[in-house]
Amino acid sequence: MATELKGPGFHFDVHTDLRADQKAEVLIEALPWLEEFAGQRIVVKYGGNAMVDEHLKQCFAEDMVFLRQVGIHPIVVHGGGPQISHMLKALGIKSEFKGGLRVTTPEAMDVVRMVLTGKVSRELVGLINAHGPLAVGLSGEDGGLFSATQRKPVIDGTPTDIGLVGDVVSVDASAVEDLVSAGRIPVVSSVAPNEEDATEVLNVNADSAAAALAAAVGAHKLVILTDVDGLYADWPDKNSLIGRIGVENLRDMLPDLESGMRPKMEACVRAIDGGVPQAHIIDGRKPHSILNEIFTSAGIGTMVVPEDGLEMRSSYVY
Ligand SMILES: Nc1ncnc2c1ncn2[C@@H]1O[C@H](COP(=O)(O)OP(=O)(O)O)[C@@H](O)[C@H]1O
Ligand SMILES: CC(=O)N[C@@H](CCC(=O)OP(=O)(O)O)C(=O)O
Repeated sequence: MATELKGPGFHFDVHTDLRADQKAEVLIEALPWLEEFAGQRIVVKYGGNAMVDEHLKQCFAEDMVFLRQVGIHPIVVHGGGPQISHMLKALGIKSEFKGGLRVTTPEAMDVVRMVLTGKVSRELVGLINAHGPLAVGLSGEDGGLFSATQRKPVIDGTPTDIGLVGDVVSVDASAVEDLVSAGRIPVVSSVAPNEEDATEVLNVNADSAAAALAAAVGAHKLVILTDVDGLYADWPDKNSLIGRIGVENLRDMLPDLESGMRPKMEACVRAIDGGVPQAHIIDGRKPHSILNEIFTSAGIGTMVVPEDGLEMRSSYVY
């Protein structure tokens, strides 16, 4: 049975059958992680498919505020793929994906920018700021944060033009650094000016934007919240969930990954190559999944690390 506890700015579901000593054990298990992560930056990518209901979004906001209040610096990069698709459909604009990326016409780009910066970002900022004036929304256009070049993914062996889709090629993180230094939580939307013509805006996959930002700010971790438990070696076999994978092992797997997971895992590779020590894929549909990942010894989901190796989640204890 679960009870709702309300505290200043928070509410938690507490299982009444958890004894006092067990509750203390949970808190104590978090101690080494609180020590390790104090003062560190953690980039959290919140995918559109994990924003499935209001309660989950509130839990996510609580988690960001929790991290901030225990001295960690969360930096949020959000997606919004399903929300963009919904709006494009409502407006009668055709939308398709190639190689996991949205084919983006100039007309679709206006909608992408409007939904990400005008809807999804506003909503997350509002949910975090229900706890205090912490979150500030910005897009890759603000303060020269991102600069991108047009991306032509290789599909069936051929580089393919998919319109106004970009890849982040440089990051000027000073706007994000200013916010972090002021104790704020940056909430970043993944649109970026074209480096060849800054008046043109490109649609950037949010996973890859998060990876570029994690590397640029020297994040201790990149955590990607999605709608599956992690990376499956043999998708959709549910017994094939990977617990830990080395970046080279993952690089070998990339060509065989299906769209959706492919940009996510490419992002993890990019983050590790950029010096981020760990990248995680976790299930954002489970309330407070990020706290379970950061503050428990077993963690959850799939962890990508620089060292070689592959361990399944079922046999994995660390
Ligand atoms: N090997 C795999 N392991 C896990 N999920 C996979 C795999 N291959 C494809 N998928 C699919 O990728 C999806 C996640 O990608 P996507 O829908 O783009 O998420 P998001 O909106 O969080 O960015 C999963 O729901 C799953 O259907
Ligand atoms: C180029 C490209 O595909 N951009 C994505 C940007 C949003 C995103 O990445 O959202 P999720 O994280 O929810 O998938 C799109 O248009 O859907």
